[in-house]
Amino acid sequence: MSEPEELPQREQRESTKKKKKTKRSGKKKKEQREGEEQVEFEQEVQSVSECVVLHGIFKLGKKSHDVLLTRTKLTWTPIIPENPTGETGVPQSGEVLLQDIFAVKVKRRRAAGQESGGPVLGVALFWCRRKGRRLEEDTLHLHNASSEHTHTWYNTLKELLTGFSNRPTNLKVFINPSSHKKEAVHIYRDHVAPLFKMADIRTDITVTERKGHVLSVIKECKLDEYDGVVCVGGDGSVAELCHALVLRAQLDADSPEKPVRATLPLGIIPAGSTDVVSCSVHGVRDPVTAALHIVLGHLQQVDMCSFSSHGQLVCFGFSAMFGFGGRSLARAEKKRWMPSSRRREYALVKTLARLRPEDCQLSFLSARKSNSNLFVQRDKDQDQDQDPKSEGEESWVTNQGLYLSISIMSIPCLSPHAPQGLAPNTSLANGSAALIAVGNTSRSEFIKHLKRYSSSTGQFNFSFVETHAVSAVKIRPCSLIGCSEDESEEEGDLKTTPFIHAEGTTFPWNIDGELVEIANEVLIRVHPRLITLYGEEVEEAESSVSCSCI
Ligand SMILES: Nc1ncnc2c1ncn2[C@@H]1O[C@H](COP(=O)(O)OP(=O)(O)OP(=O)(O)O)[C@@H](O)[C@H]1O
Repeated sequence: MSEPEELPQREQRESTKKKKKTKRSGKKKKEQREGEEQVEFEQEVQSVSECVVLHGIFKLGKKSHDVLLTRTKLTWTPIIPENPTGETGVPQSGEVLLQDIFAVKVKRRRAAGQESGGPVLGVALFWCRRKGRRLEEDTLHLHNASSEHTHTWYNTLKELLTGFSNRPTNLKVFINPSSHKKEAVHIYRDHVAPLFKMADIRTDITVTERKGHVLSVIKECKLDEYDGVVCVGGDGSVAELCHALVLRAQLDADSPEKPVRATLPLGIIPAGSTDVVSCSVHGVRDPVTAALHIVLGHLQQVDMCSFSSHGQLVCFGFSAMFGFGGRSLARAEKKRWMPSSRRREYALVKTLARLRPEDCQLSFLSARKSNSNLFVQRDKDQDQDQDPKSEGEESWVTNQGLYLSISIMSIPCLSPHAPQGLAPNTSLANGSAALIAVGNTSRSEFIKHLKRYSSSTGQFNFSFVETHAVSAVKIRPCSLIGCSEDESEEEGDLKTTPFIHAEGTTFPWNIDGELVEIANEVLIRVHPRLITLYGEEVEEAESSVSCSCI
């Protein structure tokens, strides 16, 4: 290109550049202005919410205090009389946030047996104090004998508390009386019902009579009468209720194929033996903490999986284990007569003693880039075996081989045994699940891998363990005609001999702690934020136990 021609082009380019620069700086200024306006608006909102709504004098304990109520908190400062010596102590003031107050009552002096009336003493505020991951109930007594003063404060506080729209006023409660040590009814009656009553929550209770009872009630009941559902039980009961809520949403939306987000949030009062779902949203296995999360309306969206086989939905749930986890549960179920903790230890030890890999085809769809770097890198040798296939826009990765255990978990599965969870690198609502595939190895190496879950470090740093963030998984066990699993006590060379199955035999799966026998390929899909649970995301569970059996 000749020079005279190039010049006007260069000028044009430069003028375009200048225009872009001016446009960019204009855009920057606009953004800055908008940012400043946003800050001003937030400050205004803050100052409105910090405006004093009420100011009064109450006795806290024996001392008179200045009490201030704003839209967000209540603060108190002792009134210190003037000292002739001029010395003043440091006033012990305090505050409680309104978001932590779950009930307010008028206090009255009553004789024993008197049910109503009586002179006014003041107001009592019931609030929730945090101790680590635990929530505990506390009470603040504000004494003032003036009925008018007390009622003004009571009515104002009540009105402010109605502003927390996530708090339930009407709950459907399911209690599984057979969970774990059969204590669910007592746990509800002793620890939960009093808190619900205090918070003026109405409840409609069903004590379940059998497996499947929850589903039949949920299918029929008028859900729009409730603000939420509560499950008092173990992981099996929780999964059954979540499954029922999603199915009901699907039915209501007339969506036979596609899972539909459950309309009501679910609160979980732990009464099972491990309670990993409850632990994953509370950080502790504590009925009071669980009940306070419900009462205060702390909501957390949570991913779920659908499990299907041959195009038929098996169930919705949070976690599944194939191989070691499934076989161990199947063994435990055969010893139902044993106490549950002994049963589990027995099954674990026995399954370890007879450890054998499963021969199967494992396929998975990686979660989108944003979620996929959550895990440690795969072993390079294993990567070479991968065979990416296309299925529409989805690109499946398939491996065929021997696996000791395959787990798929859409939540971290925290428990006191594994404080950072069985799947520490996934979170409650990241739209993906953790796939943890443990290839064939020696028993001692496998035990080393299992043991590291309790210390939460390095459980995936083995060449035989691969982990991925996935949006779907397919597991197809290989059936070989002729033999079935040898249940004899003979060990032989178990560690290299895979389970050999007759065509049509079923495979034990551990889905949310429940034994499910499935004969064919299982397809697991992750459904982001399919359910809302009462609770919050927690990093680590309180750990109080250690497993002594391995
Ligand atoms: N009255 C009942 N009798 C027997 N089983 C019941 C009853 N009510 C519910 N079930 C079923 O019991 C199964 C297990 O319940 P759940 O998970 O609460 O107890 P668990 O197995 O002892 O606890 P975990 O799963 O923590 O070990 C669920 O699938 C549930 O459907």
